[in-house]
Amino acid sequence: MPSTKLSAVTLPDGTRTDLFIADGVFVDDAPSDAETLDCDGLIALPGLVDIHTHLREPGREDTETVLSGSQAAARGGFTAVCAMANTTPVTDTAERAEYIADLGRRAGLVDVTVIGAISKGLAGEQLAELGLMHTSAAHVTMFSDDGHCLMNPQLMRRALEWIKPFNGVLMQHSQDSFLAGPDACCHESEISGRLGLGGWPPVAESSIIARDVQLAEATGSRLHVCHISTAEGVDVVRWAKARGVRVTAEATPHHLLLSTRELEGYDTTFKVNPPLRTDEHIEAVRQALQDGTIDVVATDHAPHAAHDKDHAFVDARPGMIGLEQALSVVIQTMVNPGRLDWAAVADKMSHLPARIASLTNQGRPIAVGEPANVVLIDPARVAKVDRAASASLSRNNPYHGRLLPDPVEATFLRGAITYRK
Ligand SMILES: NC(=O)N[C@@H](CC(=O)O)C(=O)O
Ligand SMILES: [Zn+2]
Ligand SMILES: [Zn+2]
Repeated sequence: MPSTKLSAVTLPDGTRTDLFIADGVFVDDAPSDAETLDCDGLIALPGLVDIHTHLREPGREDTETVLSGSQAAARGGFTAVCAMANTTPVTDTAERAEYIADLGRRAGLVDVTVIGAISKGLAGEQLAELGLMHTSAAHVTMFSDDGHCLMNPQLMRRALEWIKPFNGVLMQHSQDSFLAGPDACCHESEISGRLGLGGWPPVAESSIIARDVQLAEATGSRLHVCHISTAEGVDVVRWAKARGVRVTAEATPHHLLLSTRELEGYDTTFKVNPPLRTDEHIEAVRQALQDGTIDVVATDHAPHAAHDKDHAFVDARPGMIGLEQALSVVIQTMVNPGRLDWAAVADKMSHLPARIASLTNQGRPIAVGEPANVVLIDPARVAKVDRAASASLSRNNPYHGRLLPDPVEATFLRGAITYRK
């Protein structure tokens, strides 16, 4: 195991210090054989944790594998990702969950936590093996039918009751499938009319969140709202938190930066669920992330093959990749304008996501005795994003050609370098 000295590095609270890593943890003195990295001007953040990642293995290894997704994650500064259940086959049994956990361990670049499906086959009819997935070697605590909204309120209620004894969490894709049906692909507004695209109204999100926070309150169980995108949705979460409901919410990088205007050219790279919204909604999401109503940033990294995007807008697959530029976008939209400091970034991209995912060895403070999961960043560097330079197997990168912060210098998982610029 290599020993490392990170000299003159800046911690999230602004203090400058030397950090020493040996045997995968932070120690209080340099081993004599330590490799020294000059970290003058660099900030050390705790390894980032993504609670919403689509890795596509098994089933669509042409678009991403656990290994390629792990490589993209390490390049983005992540030391842990949570793999969504909408693979082929769906992750709805203990065996399938263990299989993906195993692939993650073999890749060895980030800790891969498995999210189990709530319903069998994501069909929304019968509960998946929630208890067996939890007691399996994969230790599943997070469950989601993401890609689909779990519409049946009775099934939602039963699932909340099932997972409560082990402090599990249901992650809902909040999209009423009647209010925003199969043709909904553009924020419902003047622009959806002008472009002739099916409207996806904010109430399709907020009405499901309202129902679900009431079910979470009634059961005393935990709800997590995926990729919140509307001012109305944020208002409901704020109300629920004030009542003491056990609800958390995530914002994606793309909903923090990109707007409905991107759809003007009908480029299907920008088709995503929920859709890109208008400036008022973007501001509501930024404000909510700043004030804690939205707890965390999660990427919703959703790789797709070119031939699944190369269709009329309404027929193209929704989703965009995001692991490699997540921190870039947070710096651009939240840190540079003075809305979040580095300690808050560490909270929203490491400490709190780890807590939501019940990870005990991730999202820890940078301190002696703690696992050396850390990302070194240069907050001032910028670069033009090139989708061809990605470690992901897919090229549906919505930031291609944009000048963005390019912060990640190196990522360490338990003291081992998983990415170095
Ligand atoms: N966000 C998306 O538009 N797509 C996701 C599914 C999802 O997150 O709902 C995908 O799996 O491609
Ligand atoms: Zn979703
Ligand atoms: Zn998703």
